[in-house]
Amino acid sequence: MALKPQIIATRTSPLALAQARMLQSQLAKANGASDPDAAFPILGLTTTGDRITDRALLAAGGKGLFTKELEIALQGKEASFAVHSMKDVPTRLPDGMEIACILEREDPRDVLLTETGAARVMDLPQGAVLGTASIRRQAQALTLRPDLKIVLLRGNVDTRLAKVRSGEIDATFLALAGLKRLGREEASRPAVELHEMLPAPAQGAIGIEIRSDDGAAREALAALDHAESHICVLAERAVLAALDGSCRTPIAAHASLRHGTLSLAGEVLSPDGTHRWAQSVTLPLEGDPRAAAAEIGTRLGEAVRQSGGEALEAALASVDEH
Ligand SMILES: NCc1[nH]cc(CCC(=O)O)c1CC(=O)O
Repeated sequence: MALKPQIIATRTSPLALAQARMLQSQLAKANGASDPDAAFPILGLTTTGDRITDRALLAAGGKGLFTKELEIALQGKEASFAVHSMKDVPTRLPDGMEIACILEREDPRDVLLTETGAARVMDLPQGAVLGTASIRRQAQALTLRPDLKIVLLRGNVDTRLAKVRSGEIDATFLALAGLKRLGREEASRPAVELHEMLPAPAQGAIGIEIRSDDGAAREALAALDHAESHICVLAERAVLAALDGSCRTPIAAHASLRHGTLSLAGEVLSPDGTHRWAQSVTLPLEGDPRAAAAEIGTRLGEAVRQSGGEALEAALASVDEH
């Protein structure tokens, strides 16, 4: 067991703090620490992404808005671990950093939250107002229902739900994983099926970033990595990387693993939902399963890209222009 406290850096949103607590208790258990707060203290940091509330600025601000401040704490040795929702982590990490561990993934699906109880996009009334800040969810919803009116909706879970309750909007999407980790009763609502709406790459997965040269941090995490979740996250993030996206691009991917065989689906959409390019594949993982999964993801992403031609490039570029 480590003698020196090893600090966990996290964002301070309720969800981020809940995830940091999860990591803290798993670390304490795996490393025989009787006092989790003493052995693995939590350092809460505000990130640029938490301060910016405008989607145009978020899109223009580039990648890593939710991760940079945590990485600075790692680089400055103020923390040993940075805990992230993997769907917010850019595909390229700063030099000297790595994702050393992926915890067992939660359900990756989205949930549609409404006052009427409608749980599927198809069940929303004609012309319903859907609040979301996610261009992926906007594009996917418009693909299914071009009549929907999309409004920008940001803020934490309570703010969003209050707007549904007051009738300001008819519906919003949230990741089921977040609702579950916050212990919200809305987590018991039926999730949107994967074949109706593919999640963001790595949705539902928590990853731990460390300095590559920090052997003590790596050791403390060793027992926490969930092999299957890690493999799936690598495949989905390889799709994202091949399409050069961030979490603010309308790109979706989902992988599952059964008996050494990877099933992977990926898609890109135009923000207005008028175009959608999708591919899926099922292949056995040969050799090193992580490398094989990443390779399959890269090839699938490239195949999607090739199938879309200029219209797809325009869809990818449009997100950064507005
Ligand atoms: N971009 C915000 C974000 N990042 C991770 C989650 C949910 C938890 C997860 O995917 O692990 C959310 C909120 C949401 O999309 O509802």
